[in-house]
Amino acid sequence: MIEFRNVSKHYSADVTALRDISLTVAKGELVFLAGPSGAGKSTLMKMIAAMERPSAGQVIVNGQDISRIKPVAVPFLRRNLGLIFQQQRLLTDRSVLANVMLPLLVTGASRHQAEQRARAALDKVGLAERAEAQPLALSGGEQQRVSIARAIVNRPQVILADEPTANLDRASANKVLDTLKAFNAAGVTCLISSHDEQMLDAAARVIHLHQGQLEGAA
Ligand SMILES: Nc1ncnc2c1ncn2[C@@H]1O[C@H](COP(=O)(O)OP(=O)(O)OP(=O)(O)O)[C@@H](O)[C@H]1O
Repeated sequence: MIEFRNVSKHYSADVTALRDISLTVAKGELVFLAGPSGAGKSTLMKMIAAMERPSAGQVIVNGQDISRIKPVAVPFLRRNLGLIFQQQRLLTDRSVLANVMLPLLVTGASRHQAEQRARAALDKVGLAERAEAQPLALSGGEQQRVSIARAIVNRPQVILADEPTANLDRASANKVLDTLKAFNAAGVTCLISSHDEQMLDAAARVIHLHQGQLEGAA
């Protein structure tokens, strides 16, 4: 489903974020991407969503080589991906429900349909009761679960979650991870990054990145 073939990324002559990465993530897998700050986790995730291009090598998503994807094809690629990135914060000037409806409205759903599906997504992350709340009235963990609802509302095949538990206390972090795992159990491929070794699930596959390189076999 996701394959990296000898992928390197140089942001500049002296900044190499990834070096010769080869790995495969199968459909339905739950994979943790671990490594200290600066190891290249975000860069690796961004490449799957064509937010960054490899300097060398190929990135294959769903059989398509996206290393040189045309800009016009990027929205089609992203339609199959649920993205939970730190840069994509919730909009604080509208309700939780409106935030989750947004991806549906931009892809042409009617308001009625968008609202129904957004409410169902909020129900899945355990926040049906908070639909009318403003995002800032929610705890950090709840806000992160709203981000998950927004990411899955288009029913993506893959969830990419970059540090979804950063800045959360252990109990909230576990709840966020449990929510992601529930989607994985329902068949969604999940790639979750964390610099916090304690957040890694002993039962799941863990890929360790260090200074842009894989540690051990992937
Ligand atoms: N847009 C960019 N331009 C230049 N350098 C970048 C850019 N993005 C990342 N880098 C550099 O690439 C390296 C890897 O960064 P990346 O964000 O992928 O690591 P990370 O493991 O996700 O770290 P963090 O957990 O701190 O986000 C770092 O040295 C970083 O400074």
